[in-house]
Amino acid sequence: MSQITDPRDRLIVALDLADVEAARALVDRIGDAATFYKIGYRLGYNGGLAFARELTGRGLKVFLDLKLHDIGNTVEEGVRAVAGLGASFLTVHAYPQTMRAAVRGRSGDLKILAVTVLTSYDEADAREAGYALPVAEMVAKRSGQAREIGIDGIVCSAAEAVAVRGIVGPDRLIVTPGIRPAGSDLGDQKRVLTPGEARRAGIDHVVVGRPITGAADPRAVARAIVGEMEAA
Ligand SMILES: O=C(O)c1cc(=O)[nH]c(=O)n1[C@@H]1O[C@H](COP(=O)(O)O)[C@@H](O)[C@H]1O
Repeated sequence: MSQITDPRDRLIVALDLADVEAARALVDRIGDAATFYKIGYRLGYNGGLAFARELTGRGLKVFLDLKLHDIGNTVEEGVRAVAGLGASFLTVHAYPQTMRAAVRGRSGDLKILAVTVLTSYDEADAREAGYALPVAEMVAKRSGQAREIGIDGIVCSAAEAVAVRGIVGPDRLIVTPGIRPAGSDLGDQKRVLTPGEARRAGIDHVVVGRPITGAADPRAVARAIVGEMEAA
């Protein structure tokens, strides 16, 4: 578990927006209610990588969610290229070859997070994709492999966080999307917990997108999520 002193750092706001103008406007509206932003490939392929530098230049933290997965050489060199952007976190899919390559390419302060089983997958989705193991076992297996390989953190559902903590120990990060404040729309997420439940399960960071990006008052929702985790 990381030493997080500012409770706002536990919330990572997913900037899943069409362009940099919309992302900048949202960051400005949220103001000091959030300190950590995720840039995925929707924004990343549309100016988001330069925007990552803008955010770090403003003293904000950035998670680049590029979910790399390719042959080892391509992943290694890709991670090396990303390492210069000043981001705190980068995602790769939790396949052993991919994770080993990412660790070879890692440098500086960039932490590599391994995405175990996407939070939009339930058992039926996993079977359809050809996974023989139940989701929880797949998450556990990949978390163990990530630990052996030296990955910095795990992306999973908060529903698996207690089990994952037992596997990866206290020093690696557990980062959980699939988070919904009570009563909010699940969208395509299937393995879902509230911010408070996630915190009690021992996560380091939650990732929240649409409940904030689609809110009438995104700043208020961000503050409420941070407050709910602090109180948990
Ligand atoms: O790697 C991720 O960030 C990720 C992994 C995962 O298993 N599930 C998941 O939802 N995510 C990302 O987390 C964010 C969740 O967004 P919302 O469902 O809108 O809160 C999206 O940007 C997803 O791409």
